[in-house]
Amino acid sequence: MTIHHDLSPTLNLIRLPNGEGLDLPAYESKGAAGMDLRAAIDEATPLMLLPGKRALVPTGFIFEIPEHFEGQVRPRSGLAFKNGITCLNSPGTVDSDYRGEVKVLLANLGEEPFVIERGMRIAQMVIAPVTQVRVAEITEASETLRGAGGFGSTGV
Ligand SMILES: O=c1ccn([C@H]2C[C@H](O)[C@@H](COP(=O)(O)OP(=O)(O)OP(=O)(O)O)O2)c(=O)[nH]1
Ligand SMILES: [Mg+2]
Repeated sequence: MTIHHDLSPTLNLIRLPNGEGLDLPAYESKGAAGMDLRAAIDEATPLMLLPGKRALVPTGFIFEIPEHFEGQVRPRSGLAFKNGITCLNSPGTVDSDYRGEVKVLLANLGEEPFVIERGMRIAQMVIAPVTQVRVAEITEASETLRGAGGFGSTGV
């Protein structure tokens, strides 16, 4: 499913040779936050991810993330729930100036081996706005009610 809003920024994609024939990353429902990413691995060589192991899985595309945005690579909840498959670095960060192939760092936290086939939807990418701040070093932090309380200081 393709969704366009007049005000949506454009995401330019470059298809790499290993992405030949794959569906473009797409929003799978009208209100989907993320576009699903597919495994651009060799058709003849499915990837067997053993329990406790990780693999960097190519998507077959270079993403030209618009300036002032990032791409967040996130797990699919179905794969996580059913098979224990997650993104080890979740959410993965794709910078707007990155011009390499987007890859998904999958990890198998389940108890069974998981086989990844070419074209399988392995993760999703959310395009989110980013604010870069100016960094200033100061000598005293402003006072607040919370102060230094954290990590459960307000109770359960
Ligand atoms: O799930 C991910 C995470 C990152 N990247 C690519 C795009 C991103 O712009 C680049 C660097 O990612 P990050 O900054 O998280 O990694 P790093 O270890 O800090 O590497 P670098 O020193 O290249 O910034 O790697 C992916 O393709 N998939
Ligand atoms: Mg970095």
